Amino acid sequence: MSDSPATGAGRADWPALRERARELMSRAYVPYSKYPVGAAALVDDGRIVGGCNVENASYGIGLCAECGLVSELAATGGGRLVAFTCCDGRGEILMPCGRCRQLLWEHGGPNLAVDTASGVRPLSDLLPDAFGPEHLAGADGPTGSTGP
Ligand SMILES: O=c1ccn([C@H]2C[C@H](O)[C@@H](CO)O2)c(=O)[nH]1
Repeated sequence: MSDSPATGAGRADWPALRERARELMSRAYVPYSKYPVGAAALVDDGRIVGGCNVENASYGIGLCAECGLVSELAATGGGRLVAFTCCDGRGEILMPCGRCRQLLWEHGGPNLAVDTASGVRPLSDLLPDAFGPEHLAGADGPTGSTGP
C-alpha cells in the first residue's frame, strides 16, 4: 500500500529532494533538446532515488528523467514511491509529462505526493481515472492472440 499524500508529503524533506533533482539535472545528456530535467523521489523505506534525461540521436527513444528514476528504484531494491519532485534547467519545478505520470502511477499509485507549482498534490489529481495494474487482473488478452 502507498502512503496517503499527507503522509508522503510530511515524511519528505522537500528542500533536500529538490536539491537532489537539481544535482541530477546538471548531469542530463541533452544535446538535441538542450532541455535538462532532473527528478528525485523518496521511497517508503527512506531511500532517495533519482534520474536525469538521456537523449539519443534517434530522437524518439530518448529517456525522460523519470525513466532513470524508476530504473534506480527497481535496481536498488524496489519499494513504493511516496514523494516526487522534478525540475527543469533553471531548477524550477516541472510537471511530469503524461507518459511519466503513468510510470509514477505504477510505482507510487494515486497517493504519491507530487511537487507542483501549485503545491504538493496527490498523483491522482494529475492522472485522474488512471489505467493501472489492477485493470490487467484476470485478463487473458484478446481471443486467439495467446499464441502456441
Ligand atoms: O517529465 C518530463 C518531461 C520532459 N522530459 C525531457 C524529455 C526530453 O529529453 C526533454 C524535452 O522534452 O525533457 C523529462 O525528462 N521528463
